[in-house]
Amino acid sequence: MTEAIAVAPLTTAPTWRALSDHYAAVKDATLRDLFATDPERAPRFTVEGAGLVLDYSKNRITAETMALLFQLAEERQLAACRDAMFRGDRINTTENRAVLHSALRAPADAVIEVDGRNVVPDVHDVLDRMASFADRVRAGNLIGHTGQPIRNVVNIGIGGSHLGPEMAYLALRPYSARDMRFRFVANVDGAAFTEATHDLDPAETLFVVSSKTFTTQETMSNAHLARQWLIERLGDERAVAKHFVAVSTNAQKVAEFGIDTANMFAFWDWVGGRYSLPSAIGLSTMLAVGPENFRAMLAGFADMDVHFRTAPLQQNLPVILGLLSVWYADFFSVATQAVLPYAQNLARFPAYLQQLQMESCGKSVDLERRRVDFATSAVLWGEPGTDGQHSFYQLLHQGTHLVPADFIGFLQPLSPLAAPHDLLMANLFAQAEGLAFGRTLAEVEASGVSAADAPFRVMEGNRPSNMLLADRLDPRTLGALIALYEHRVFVQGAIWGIGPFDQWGVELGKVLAGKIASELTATSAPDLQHDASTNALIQRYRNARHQS
Ligand SMILES: O=P(O)(O)OC[C@H]1O[C@](O)(CO)[C@@H](O)[C@@H]1O
Repeated sequence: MTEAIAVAPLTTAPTWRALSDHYAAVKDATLRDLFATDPERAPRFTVEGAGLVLDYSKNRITAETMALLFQLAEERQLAACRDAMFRGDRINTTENRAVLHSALRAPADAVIEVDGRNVVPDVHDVLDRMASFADRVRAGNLIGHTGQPIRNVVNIGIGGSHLGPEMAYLALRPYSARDMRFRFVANVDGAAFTEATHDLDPAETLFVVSSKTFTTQETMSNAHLARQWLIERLGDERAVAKHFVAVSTNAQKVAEFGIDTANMFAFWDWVGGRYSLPSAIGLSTMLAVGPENFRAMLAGFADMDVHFRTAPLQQNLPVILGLLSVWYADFFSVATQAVLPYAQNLARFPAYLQQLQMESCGKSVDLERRRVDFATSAVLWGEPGTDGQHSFYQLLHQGTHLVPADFIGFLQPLSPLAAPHDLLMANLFAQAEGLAFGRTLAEVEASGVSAADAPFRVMEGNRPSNMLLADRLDPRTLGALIALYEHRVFVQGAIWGIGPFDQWGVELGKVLAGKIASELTATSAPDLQHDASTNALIQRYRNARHQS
């Protein structure tokens, strides 16, 4: 099946109109009042699944809001769209592909077919190969060109071939081989490669070149730098065979680069780049945390897949979070959404989610090729707490923008230094409370602040947030958390009727950069045909380049 499920333009949907009317009626309701008039509000708006607890009671919603949003989900055939994805239908219609990241974490006895072929055995074959390779490396049994064991791993990739591996490695660092070093190179800026390798011994270093296409400019540039770095230092081209492995869908390009395809870990075109962490793209993560922990992470992904497939809409975490994102983007016109993990190890989680959310839902044409007349993805951003409290939270509390936030916390500390955990969690709960309920003028004055100073200290409150809690940041929980956000993206895409699995918007920049690169380096003055600004910038760079 290659067709997306056709749905009417979103803004003509009957429930959309009902939601517009409802928004007008509830937009000025305050969380103070909503909590005061409903003692059951917190349990009413708390759900659990796949080891995660979601308290969404501090949102600008009523029971009727949620009923309407669930009705909208029915009207947009969310369940049918979801089932089509899990079944392997070619729901990525703009690239004519199935969307089966869920197959990457399916149990070995599952049957998921693409074009009549069960892909699950292929998935498990690659996983098993990854595991035996990881065991070998971690045990010090992968020997480099000069006879020394490999102790450093450098992942070279960008976008989905970088953000997931780096984020997951940092998240699970306490589970990693502490006697090895793991580095991640993405930016085409040579500084990224230099900083990642300046203190590494090439004789002990393995490069994992991760690229779905094996054509991405940045990754190919960095892979060539790595090759040169290694050969210069070890003095022998043959060293490449022992110090490079590839992760890709493109065996031909891997071979052309000079990596033996016996040293390649495959994945498939039905895995989108930003959904590829649970595929072989996660090899560097597996090398760090070991096969058992990696499989535990996959089990967490699978837990959330099952929850998303089977929980009723009203109890379904990704559905609720996705619908709330739609509610804020389209009715409150919010432009940005924050993700604020109270866990230092999740420092790169917001960056990971940025690609997941914005490359997926940053679209303005629906699957019926209509320009949409409503807002799609908000800009997603964030930093770990408590760091962010001392930079941008000021704006969250008192700025003019409404920024719905996802708070993420863990009941148990990950660090052996458990003492500060109470303080960390106190800050987490305090921020959500402060944003929701603020401080009125009367309360400020009652605290002894003068009438002249009081207005500066008023917090309007009514700033919405979700609270996600889990027991502990372990591999399984991380998998569930990532899958939660993957499926939240899917829900938004289904409601908006857009295709969340392509990224054509990234292409123009690549094409233009290719043209400009040749103009920057041309030996004779090129005939610049850009706009006046771009021509002048190119000329300025050429002048500087030729002077140096
Ligand atoms: O894995 P590849 O093919 O090198 O692509 C890297 C990234 O580039 C993009 O295609 C566009 O930025 C992403 O979707 C992808 O994750």
